[in-house]
Amino acid sequence: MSEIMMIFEKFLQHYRLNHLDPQQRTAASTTDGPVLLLAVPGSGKTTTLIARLGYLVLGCGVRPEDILTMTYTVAATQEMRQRFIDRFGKDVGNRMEFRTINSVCYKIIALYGQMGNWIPRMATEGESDAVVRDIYKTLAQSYPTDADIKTMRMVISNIKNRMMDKVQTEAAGFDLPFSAWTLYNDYQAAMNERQLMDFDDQLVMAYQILISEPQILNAYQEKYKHICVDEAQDTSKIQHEIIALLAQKNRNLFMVGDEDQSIYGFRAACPQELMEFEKKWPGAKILLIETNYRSTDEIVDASAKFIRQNKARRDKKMHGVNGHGEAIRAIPVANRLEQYRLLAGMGQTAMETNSPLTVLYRNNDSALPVIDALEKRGIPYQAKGNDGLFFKGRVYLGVMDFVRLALNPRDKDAFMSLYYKLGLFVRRQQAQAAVSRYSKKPLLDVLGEVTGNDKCHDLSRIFASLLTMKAVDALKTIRYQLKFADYLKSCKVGTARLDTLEFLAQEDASLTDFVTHMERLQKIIRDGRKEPASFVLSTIHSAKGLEYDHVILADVYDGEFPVDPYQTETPLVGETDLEEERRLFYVGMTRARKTLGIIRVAGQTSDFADFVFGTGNQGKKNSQPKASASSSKTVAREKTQKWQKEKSRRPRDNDWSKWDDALWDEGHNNAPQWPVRPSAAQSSAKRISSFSGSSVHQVTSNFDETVEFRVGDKVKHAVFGEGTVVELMKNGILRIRFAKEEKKIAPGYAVNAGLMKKISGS
Ligand SMILES: Nc1ncnc2c1ncn2[C@@H]1O[C@H](COP(=O)(O)OP(=O)(O)OP(=O)(O)O)[C@@H](O)[C@H]1O
Repeated sequence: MSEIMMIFEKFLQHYRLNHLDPQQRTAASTTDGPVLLLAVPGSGKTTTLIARLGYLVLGCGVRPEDILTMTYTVAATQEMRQRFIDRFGKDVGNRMEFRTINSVCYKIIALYGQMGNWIPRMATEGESDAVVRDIYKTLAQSYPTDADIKTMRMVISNIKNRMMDKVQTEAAGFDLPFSAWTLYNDYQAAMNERQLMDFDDQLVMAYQILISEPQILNAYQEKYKHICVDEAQDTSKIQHEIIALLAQKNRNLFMVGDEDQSIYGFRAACPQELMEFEKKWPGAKILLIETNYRSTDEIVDASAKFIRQNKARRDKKMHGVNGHGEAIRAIPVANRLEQYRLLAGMGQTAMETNSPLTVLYRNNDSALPVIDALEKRGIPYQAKGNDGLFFKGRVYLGVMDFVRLALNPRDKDAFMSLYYKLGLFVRRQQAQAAVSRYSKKPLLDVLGEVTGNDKCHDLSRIFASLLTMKAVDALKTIRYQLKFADYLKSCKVGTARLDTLEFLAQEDASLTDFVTHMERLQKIIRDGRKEPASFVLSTIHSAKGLEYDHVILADVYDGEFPVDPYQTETPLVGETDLEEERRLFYVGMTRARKTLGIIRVAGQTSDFADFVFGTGNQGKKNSQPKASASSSKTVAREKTQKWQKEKSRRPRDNDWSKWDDALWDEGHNNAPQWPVRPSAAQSSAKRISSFSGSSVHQVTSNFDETVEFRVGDKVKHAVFGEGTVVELMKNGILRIRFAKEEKKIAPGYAVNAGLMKKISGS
């Protein structure tokens, strides 16, 4: 055994880490150079990462202050620090930096600010929302729902995080009623005007500082001799670029992740970086930890087989240590709504027997009917991650417009939101004329008088009849007779939420009861039920990193999971493809320790469930008859192919060659810009060069003098001597040829720090 390995073994013994398996040991003892550690679910990646951090300090003598560990959320950084302290003590733990990448960016920006540069203020969520709301009103000529605002914010965030330019943004095919590039530009202009930046601008600004201010980059490269990144599969393109800049000098970069568990494509996660790690970091080591300490062999084997269908991944041999358990169960139900009844019943049993059960699903909508039933029966439960968007989307708000007009036939707002959805072919001026005419009659009747269209009176009578019906019948009338379903179809919005609403309305005697019921449910969702309970309802996203003894996967059928992006109202942004859907299902499966059940809805095809039951260990116990399973599989495949064909308009996770190489090759030129100070007159602060991409780069000096740089200008630099400007790069950087070498110089910093001056030129 080498001396180094003897030290490592002693370290393990001393800190009670003897249980580390051989792959974990290799990872924990690989301390130098670029390393990518791929960790299957339940493989003890946090244990390994913490062991390695401890070994760096206590075995290799690295100063704790020289190590930066980044992870995804503030909660995760706190948990990691605590686990480090629990094992290695406070003295060392409190000297280590555990940060989110945004907090690292904040530090970089703060240093830049301390050097006398102007920095925009962080916008509140409300301020950013207000900016996109105004843009939507201008571009779409209508009012956005909260779901629209969320979608627009996600699109803008994607553009920045993926470092997309105009061509890439337009090719991405974001689902918006107007150009995503226009939205992005208008947003940045409005934020500039208000001197604000958002969370993603923090990344953009830090990135720009690192590439344009060599002193700052150097300071952080000197400071952080070792960089560790957890949950690397969730890191975005721009975050990877920032990490690469910080780690460039020492090359001691340790990234831990699993491309198979990358489920944040909609937030611009970039798992392809893990696939191309060696390309970016020549000589890098790729290590694996493949033992799953969490689940039974049945769950480990079935999930490993399932994820092997994906192409954009590295092969891993995940294996378990817990031995055999129960077979994965197919739970048959007659229809989707029957499923919710069954789940509520399971919640009751979980309470009565005090036995834990967790239900996981793709979309928050799945939980609503179950929560509703549990609340009615007073059964305790814990709900995680419900964003309440159901109540903010077009389907719910649209139905409520119908209900409002039925309850008050003279409700102007409801009428103006509805008149064009009723198939009456009336113009806005006519609707407005009806609203302004003095009359006590229902607005639809007035519209009939204004337009001479008798259909208006017929509709008015149908609206009046809604009040005499049970709520569920009224909702069906809105859907079919008042043709709301047709309207939604024409807008390419799915109608599944109408089914959910009808299910929720079943026990409501009237529309008035229904309204009160929905308000109560909305409040319950908003407040959340977070106290621990045996019965847990959670989206798979919210269950990431967690584990449960008994798990049921709900709403697993084609169109819902994998989602059909053209049949859902859920905002879908960016990379949502079948491989990402499979990863999400895989994350769901691997949350289970002891048992896993998958609900099979009769009459619905499910490629995912078919795969698990048809070719997994439990193939013979498939709940579907063979013939129907294979025919439904064909349908599912056709559906998926159709979907994939349509989706090919968007960038896909495994379609990386298209734009990432170009981005990397073009380097920094495509980088988005952070808000620049609107005008020098508004502040006496210094600023770095203007990033206009024009034939001149301007710099405002400490003394508020404007210095202009053009190609051909001669400069004198304190370190590099005399040189000639040979290129004005888009991001404000000058490429200058000095006697010995060419350099990229940020003129703002160089001029203001007294390092460089212009000696001749126009
Ligand atoms: N070598 C090992 N031998 C036995 N149990 C282990 C080993 N490594 C990890 N475990 C156990 O596996 C479980 C998960 O470990 P840990 O908390 O470190 O992983 P994680 O990072 O939270 O999870 P994941 O691997 O899913 O990302 C823990 O209960 C831990 O004790």
